[in-house]
Formats: sequence, C-alpha cells, structure tokens
Amino acid sequence: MSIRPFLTTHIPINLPPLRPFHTDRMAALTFHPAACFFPRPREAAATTKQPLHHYCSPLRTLVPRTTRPCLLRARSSNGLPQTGGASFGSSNEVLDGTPTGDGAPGQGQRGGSTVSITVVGASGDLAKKKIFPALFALFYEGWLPEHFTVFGYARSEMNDQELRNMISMTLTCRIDKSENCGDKMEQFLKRCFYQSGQYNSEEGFAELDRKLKEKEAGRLPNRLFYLSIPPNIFVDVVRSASRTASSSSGWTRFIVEKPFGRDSESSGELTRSLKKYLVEEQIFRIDHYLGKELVENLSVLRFSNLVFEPLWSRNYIRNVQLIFSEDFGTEGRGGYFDNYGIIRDIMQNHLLQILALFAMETPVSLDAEDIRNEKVKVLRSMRQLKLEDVVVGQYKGHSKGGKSYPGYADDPTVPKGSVTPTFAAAALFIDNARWDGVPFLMKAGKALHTRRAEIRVQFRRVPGNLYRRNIGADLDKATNELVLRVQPDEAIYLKVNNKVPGLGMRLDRSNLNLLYSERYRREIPDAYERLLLDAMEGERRLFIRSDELDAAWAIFTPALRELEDRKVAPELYPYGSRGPVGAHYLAANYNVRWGDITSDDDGAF
Ligand SMILES: NC(=O)C1=CN([C@@H]2O[C@H](COP(=O)(O)OP(=O)(O)OC[C@H]3O[C@@H](n4cnc5c(N)ncnc54)[C@H](OP(=O)(O)O)[C@@H]3O)[C@@H](O)[C@H]2O)C=CC1
Ligand SMILES: O=C1O[C@H](COP(=O)(O)O)[C@@H](O)[C@H](O)[C@H]1O
Repeated sequence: MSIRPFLTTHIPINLPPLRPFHTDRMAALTFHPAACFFPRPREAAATTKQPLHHYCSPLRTLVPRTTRPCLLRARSSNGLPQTGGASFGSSNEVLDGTPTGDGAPGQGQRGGSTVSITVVGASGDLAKKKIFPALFALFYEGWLPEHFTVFGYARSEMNDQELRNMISMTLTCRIDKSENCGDKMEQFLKRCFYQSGQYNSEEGFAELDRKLKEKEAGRLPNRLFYLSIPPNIFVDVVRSASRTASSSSGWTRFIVEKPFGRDSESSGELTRSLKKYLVEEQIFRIDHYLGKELVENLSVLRFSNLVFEPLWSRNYIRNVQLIFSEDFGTEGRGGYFDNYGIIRDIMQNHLLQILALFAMETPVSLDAEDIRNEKVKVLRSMRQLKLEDVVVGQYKGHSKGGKSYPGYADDPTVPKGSVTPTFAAAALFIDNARWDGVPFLMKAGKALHTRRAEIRVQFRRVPGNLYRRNIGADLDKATNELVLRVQPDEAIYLKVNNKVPGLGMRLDRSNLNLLYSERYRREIPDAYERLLLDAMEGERRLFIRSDELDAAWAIFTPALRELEDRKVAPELYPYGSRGPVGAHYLAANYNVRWGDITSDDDGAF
C-alpha cells in the first residue's frame, strides 16, 4: 500500500528527531517507509480481529494517526543506525504508553510494545549459523527494540541454558567495535529462551504462547516466527502456531525460508496451504541474496547515477551474466540438495531475483509494492527456459596436492546414480522493449575453483572505434564491462580502455575500481540482519510476493521437468575445477564469453 497520501498530508516533516543525531558524516534523515503507514487492513484484521486504526511504525504500538506524530527514522545513507536504536528507544515508550483514549488497540497495554522472535528449527544449521548471530548483531548495533525476546522452538530436548550455550558458540562481535562485546553477549543471551515441541502440535505452540505472554508482561505483543525448518513441515508449523501462538492484539508474521516448492504446481500448493492460515501480508518469503549489500545497491547505482540508466538497455548492453560459484560441495546437505539441484537452489531464486532487480523499469517509488510490481513485470516478460539453453554438470571426486575431495555421488546421503545437477548454466531472455535479444546468462555451481557471486554487464563495442588498430582483431575484447562483485570482497568496477603512459600509443584495459573494503572502513552487515530487521518493521521490499514466485517458477518449471523426465546426464567436472566446458559452448551460441574466465587484473590487449 502506498504511503504517499499519508506522507503528503499527515507527516509533520519538521519534527525533531527523537534523539540527537549521530555525527556520522553520511547521516541523513530519511523517511523510512515502514515507520509510518496505514495498516495493511488484511494483516491487521487477520491477526488482531480489532477495529482498524492507523499504525505509527509496526514495531511501536498502534497510535491513531490523528493524534500521534509519526516518527521519522534517522538512518545513515549506508544503513547503519544513527543513535543506537532510535526507532525503538524510550521515546517510543512515551508514545506507546499514553492511553489512546479511543478504544484503539494498545489502550490499556502496559509499558509499550514488545517483539518476540521465535526461531522454529532452532537446533538446525541455519539457525545456528545465521539467524541467532544476525539477531545478536542487531542487538549489538542497537537495532532491536527495548523490549524483545528470542525463543528457540524445535523437537530437541533442551533447556534455556542449553540453548544459550549452543547459540553462544556462533556469536561473534563486530570486528570494528568489539568493546563490551562480552557484556552484550550476556545481555542478549539472557533474552533467549527455549521451548521444545513437535512441529504439528498445537499444544506445543500453546505452551510457547503461554511463555511468550509471560515475557511480554502486558505490553502490546508483536510476534515474528522464523521457519528455519525443512519445507515439508512449513504448513504444520504455520497451522499450529497461527492457531495457538498468534499475537492477540499486535502483528504476527512468518518468515518462510526457501525452497518454496520445487515447481509451479508444488509452489502454488504451498502458497494455497499457507494462505489457509495467513494472509499474504503476514508471509515474508526470504531470499537472503536480496539482503546482500551489493544487491541492495543495484538500484541505487542504476537509478541515482545519470551515467548508468541511459545505457541500461539492448542499445548498449550486449549481455548480462549472473554468476554464482562455491568452492565447496554439498557437504552434509546432500540429502536435502538431491531433491532440488542447483537450478532450484540458486538460479530460480537468488540469481533470478537479482536479474529482476537489474532489468526492471524505474518503480513509481521505493515502496515495496511499487518495486515488486516492476519485478513481476520483468519476470512475466521472460521466455520459458528451453532445455537446449541449459547445460548441467555434477562434480566428481578429485585429488590435488595430496588431498582428495569427494564427488557429489560419494556423499552417502545422495541416492546412487543421482543425476541431480550441482552445476548449471542457462541462457534466458526478456521479451520486452528494453531487453529484446539480450542474453542473460546464468551460471551456478558447487565445488568449483572459487567462491564468488557477481553480476557482469558486457557493453557493446564502440562503433567505428578510432583505436581499432591498437586493439587488434577482436574488438569485443575491448568493450566495457561493469562488474558488481556481490561477494567476497564486495566491489563495483568498470573496465575501461586506457592509454598506457608513454610516448607510444599503447592501450590496455584497466579497472575503475570501487573496492568496498578500501572505501568503507566498516563491516558489511550480513544479509540476514537486514532481512530480519525489515520483517520486524513490516518492510516487504526485499521479500518475495506470491505472484513473483509464480512468475519465477513459470520460467523454470518446463525445463526442470524435461531434465528430470529425460534423466539428462550431467557433465562431470572435477571438484575444484571451473566446471563443465559445455557452459562455454552455451555462451558461444550467443556470442558471449564468460567474463569470469579472464583475469580481472588490468591487462594488455
Ligand atoms: N542451512 C543453510 O545454509 C540454508 C538453509 N536454508 C533453508 O532453511 C531451512 C532450514 O535449514 P537447515 O537449518 O539447514 O535445516 P536442518 O536440516 O538443520 O533442520 C532444522 C531443524 O529442523 C528439524 N528437522 C530436521 N529434519 C526434520 C524432519 N525431517 N522432520 C521434522 N523436523 C526436522 C531439526 O530440529 P529438531 O530435530 O530439533 O526438531 C533441525 O535441527 C530449510 O528450509 C533450508 O532449505 C536456506 C538457505 C541456506
Ligand atoms: O540458499 C543457499 O545459499 C547458500 C549460499 O549462500 P551465501 O550467502 O553463503 O552465498 C548455498 O550454499 C545454499 O546451497 C543455498 O541453499
């Protein structure tokens, strides 16, 4: 829902900030779209069964629009908090605690609002590796509200202390701000609790509800459930938790982890099942690549720099490459992976989401729905992937330097004779006016020679290039290339032709390089931090809407089905190699050379 009418008519934009601003030179007072908004009527209705009122920040209690000023949120332009939690600080409590006097939800609530985050599947890999550490990082940086509680829920028998011990093993302090880290950890762990229960058990979640209420202590309760569990139990959890552990008067949201089905049909079925218990506005489908700094920056780069947007079309761009590689195999996750394969694991979600952001038209605003509307349009303009435009591979065992690396098929959890691809390359097309005929090439693989994720934009050659003699026969070698390196060593660099200093006229291709570690001397937050915070704030921009998901599956489902029906044998590639040569033939069909096979160092022609 657009925030515009509210913005123009109701926000006193000259309000002083709630706390003094940080002196950060990048500080900018920005209106945070989640801070003030009309209620999402269906979400509010579904969760509160109360009359609809205007919210002033979903993390704060309900405040009637007519009597409460909305809060402007101070965020530096690089996303760091300005005041160590300005948006949930004690000033909010003054607002929250004031009786509304009109029967609005929140009246009679004691001491403001609270947020409870329940990590379902707390004993699992993702919870330990990413979710608890991200929550701690948010706490450490002052982004969590004053009143918050973290609960772990899983079948494993554990008490609160055992959960805390488990979590503490993976918490780390910010490299650049390690002071008081031990104290902060202790404070954070004291807010962590555990409830053991079955995933389909309403009693289990009712018990959780009882404990949550105890911690909420009469404050307006807002509840976030993170489903960090295998997909076959998503619906069980949503059914049980929504029935017995929903917030009685605040919001209740569910973050759902991928995979969202394995094709159009199963994804549609999952969506329908979830919607029996939740409305779309309560469902936060996470794609953690959307939370990565460079992916967030894609739109900034494009829409706030005049030099890029005019070039962003078939007129100047020859091809776009989306590349993901990992230098390790499925180690330990073979059982899960075999049911999905690399196309579903990486391409259909992470790479396709990046592609949609890259290729979309300028959205009407930065509002979540405006952005997601544009992404859906791109996805719906895409051609279904054809089998002849796909190459699949699977890694095999390899020995190097006296060390041997197991093949995918050596994993005991992988069924014998599996043809599941651990590598794939694909050529995709967007049949719209902007991108007609431009190949979007994707490449994703496990157990390759390096860990890397990047977007490469190869531009067309300069017509009638005056310097063609200096460049040599292959003019495509001298075209500009813009690279957004998502990870590791985040960077944006542009390959330009340049004169090598000297009396002669020798050219080379050099990089104009924006290396984040040199430019910004601060740690880049993990994607899960950004996404968790957004979910708490009700900011949906970086989450996948159900129509986006449908459109994404429509592109890949036919080719996936054919691959499986025909049991297409993957090309084997050695662990630690650059992947199957078939990927080069596929690119060559479209006159493309993968940008990552040449060195990124500046080089002579
Ligand atoms: N791990 C990762 O890096 C990533 C994971 N994901 C997704 O996140 C979700 C969680 O992943 P991950 O943590 O690796 O998953 P796990 O396999 O570690 O499972 C999480 C927890 O769920 C419970 N569980 C596991 N299998 C079953 C089962 N068959 N039936 C019932 N409960 C079960 C276990 O808890 P208990 O036995 O205590 O109940 C387990 O600790 C998945 O949807 C995954 O696809 C997405 C991106 C990356
Ligand atoms: O979603 C997934 O992502 C990870 C890679 O994430 P990254 O942030 O470490 O790049 C991948 O290993 C996993 O297979 C996949 O499910």
